[in-house]
Amino acid sequence: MGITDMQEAFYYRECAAAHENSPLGLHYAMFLPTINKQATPEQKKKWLPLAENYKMIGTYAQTELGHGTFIRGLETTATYDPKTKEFILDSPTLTSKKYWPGCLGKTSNHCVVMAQLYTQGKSHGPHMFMVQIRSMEDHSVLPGIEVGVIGNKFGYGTNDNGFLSFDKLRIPRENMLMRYSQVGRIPRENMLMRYSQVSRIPRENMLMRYSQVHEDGTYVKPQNAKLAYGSMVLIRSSIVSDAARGLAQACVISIRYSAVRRQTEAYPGGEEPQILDYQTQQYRLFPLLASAYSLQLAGKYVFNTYLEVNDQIEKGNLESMPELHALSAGLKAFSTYEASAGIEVCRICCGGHGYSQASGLPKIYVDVVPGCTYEGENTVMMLQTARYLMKCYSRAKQGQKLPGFVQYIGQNLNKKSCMSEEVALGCLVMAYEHRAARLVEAAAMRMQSLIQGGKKQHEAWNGSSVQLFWAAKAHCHLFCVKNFVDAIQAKSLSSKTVTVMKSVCQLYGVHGILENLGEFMQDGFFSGEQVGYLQRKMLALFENIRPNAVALVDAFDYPDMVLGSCLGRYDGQVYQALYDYAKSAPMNQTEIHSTYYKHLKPLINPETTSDAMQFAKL
Ligand SMILES: CCCCCCCC/C=C\CCCCCCCCCCCCCC(=O)SCCNC(=O)CCNC(=O)[C@H](O)C(C)(C)COP(=O)(O)OP(=O)(O)OC[C@H]1O[C@@H](n2cnc3c(N)ncnc32)[C@H](O)[C@@H]1OP(=O)(O)O
Ligand SMILES: Cc1cc2nc3c(=O)[nH]c(=O)nc-3n(C[C@H](O)[C@H](O)[C@H](O)COP(=O)(O)OP(=O)(O)OC[C@H]3O[C@@H](n4cnc5c(N)ncnc54)[C@H](O)[C@@H]3O)c2cc1C
Repeated sequence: MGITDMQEAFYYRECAAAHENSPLGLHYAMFLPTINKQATPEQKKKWLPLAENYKMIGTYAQTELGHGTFIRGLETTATYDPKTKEFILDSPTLTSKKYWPGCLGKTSNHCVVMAQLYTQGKSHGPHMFMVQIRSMEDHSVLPGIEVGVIGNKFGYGTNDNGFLSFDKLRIPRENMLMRYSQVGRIPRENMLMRYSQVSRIPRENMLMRYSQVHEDGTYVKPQNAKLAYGSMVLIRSSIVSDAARGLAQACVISIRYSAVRRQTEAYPGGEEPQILDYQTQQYRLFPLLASAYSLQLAGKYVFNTYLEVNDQIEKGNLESMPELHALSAGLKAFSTYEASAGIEVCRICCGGHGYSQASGLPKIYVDVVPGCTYEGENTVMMLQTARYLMKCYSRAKQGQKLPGFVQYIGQNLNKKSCMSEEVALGCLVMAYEHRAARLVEAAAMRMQSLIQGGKKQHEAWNGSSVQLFWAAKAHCHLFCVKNFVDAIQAKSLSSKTVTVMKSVCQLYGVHGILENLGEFMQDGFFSGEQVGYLQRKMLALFENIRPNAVALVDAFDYPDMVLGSCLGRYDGQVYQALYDYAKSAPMNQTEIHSTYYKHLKPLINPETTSDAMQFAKL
């Protein structure tokens, strides 16, 4: 293929088999990046050529039957044996069996395994280990390993999500992924002195800034234990664009179809209008179109932020790690929630044909919706963002300067909205900043009052977690609105394109307020009159966007082969395509289906059943 950029490669493969989660998806999305980001140079030199040339095919095996969210609660163990310089991997309980990893059941011959590291009788928490699970000669399962598929799922039929357990499997010490971030630059002379006193690890390892389990079992911990979570942050940062892609494609299908479909005479004897002319159809679809554009911009921002921060981390600067975690966790949750709900609305807007696989919509839905669960269950991810926002709130109250996208926290909440009939973009951003700042403060106040009332920290946290969730969601929503507005304002407003996009951006902001009105009006920030401005503006924007709606979805430029939809075809020949699809159905290849003779004929013509039964036995 010759494509070196992994995101580009991912989307190129997607074109070949759109929304058919590849049986090698985890090899690309997590196994290769984990080796790239978590292995030492020596380990990369050994494993990358094999993995990049499909000799090693792998997955990311972290989740277990009993734990997915709580990584520190994982039960798989890796115990170091200094006598043999090996780790002993074990699945001590039923609930410790790895369960869910993609490409695991039948495809992979290796996996990176997250296991609790034990050395010298002490636990050091979750660490990653390279484990071969099948022979590279004949793909047979290796001794000490049980592996298989988990069975049918809601979707993802093309991916052999599997289970995996270990029975005191021994792996070499060198199979622990020992590159986190810097353990700190130990001067060469100290390293030589330090390591030669402690162990005889190969010299080439001594110049590494890595956490190590030395040959005698001494553990050198990394600068930050969460660096082991780096592959998840990478995929979370990538999922935002993936969710945006799914929503955008659903918008292409449903809006193109709504321009072709005519239904119900507008007045007695009149012609049937395009269903896209129904205001209720516009009310359901146009805000989703705006959301698709907004999430695409947010996806670009968060992935670029990942690349920048990851570069800093690899240079030893972990300063922006908490911010990246909060941003990627929150936006991953926000985008997959929005996209999943939006794709379902697009399907419903296509009536009966939307329920057919011929529409392409069910396949998009079952490909996007697990994103609400994998790579961090969405509610848990939102609460991680909330955890960061609470820290920002207390820093703001101490007068500390906050980083860019949280500077709104701690602002004066006594002001009122500047909203006028014009509905300026700046007033929209101010409204979202006020809402998020107010919800962050409300959650913090709730926590404080519970603690002052005698609750322990963890009790106060759980007792405030609904408000913490609201605050995190409002924070992510603000981010998407402001990021969209910044993109519009960065362009000159002279060109027609940007003027049209300004309407789309305005609709995204206005609709978001009207759909969450309570949170914007609770403290009187908006007057009733100003809400009226917003309602009228939304309806006006529908009319404004209608003439460009099809052009706005064409602009996503998804070819028919990627959409895989009879409804969203560029040429609009929906009905012929649906009929051809039906005719091609396997069951239509014979006039009478074979099951007639066995199941129906005995009911309809019992007298002639005998010869029918003969036939059925053929
Ligand atoms: C160079 C570029 C290469 C590009 C390569 C791209 C490849 C792919 C390209 C494109 C892809 C496109 C789209 C992809 C489509 C999707 C395909 C994927 C298919 C399916 C994959 C699914 C795989 C999985 O599901 S893997 C398993 C995922 N599991 C999880 O996510 C578990 C979630 N749980 C957790 O993360 C943690 O348990 C937790 C965070 C919930 C809690 O952790 P904890 O208990 O240890 O922490 P605390 O809550 O106590 O907090 C402590 C402290 O740590 C901070 N923290 C936590 N996590 C992180 C982190 N990740 N990073 C930084 N900091 C972190 C937390 O903030 C706290 O800090 P304090 O300061 O507050 O104490
Ligand atoms: C399609 C698919 C592919 C996957 N691929 C992989 C893979 O390749 N590798 C891999 O390792 N894993 C994979 N997973 C597993 C996935 O990462 C986990 O399912 C996910 O991390 C959620 O964990 P869980 O299933 O244990 O859910 P749980 O954590 O049990 O969540 C259940 C409920 O409990 C709530 N909850 C849990 N903890 C908290 C908390 N602290 N506070 C508030 N509420 C909480 C959640 O919000 C949720 O509503 C995949 C899953 C799916 C669906």
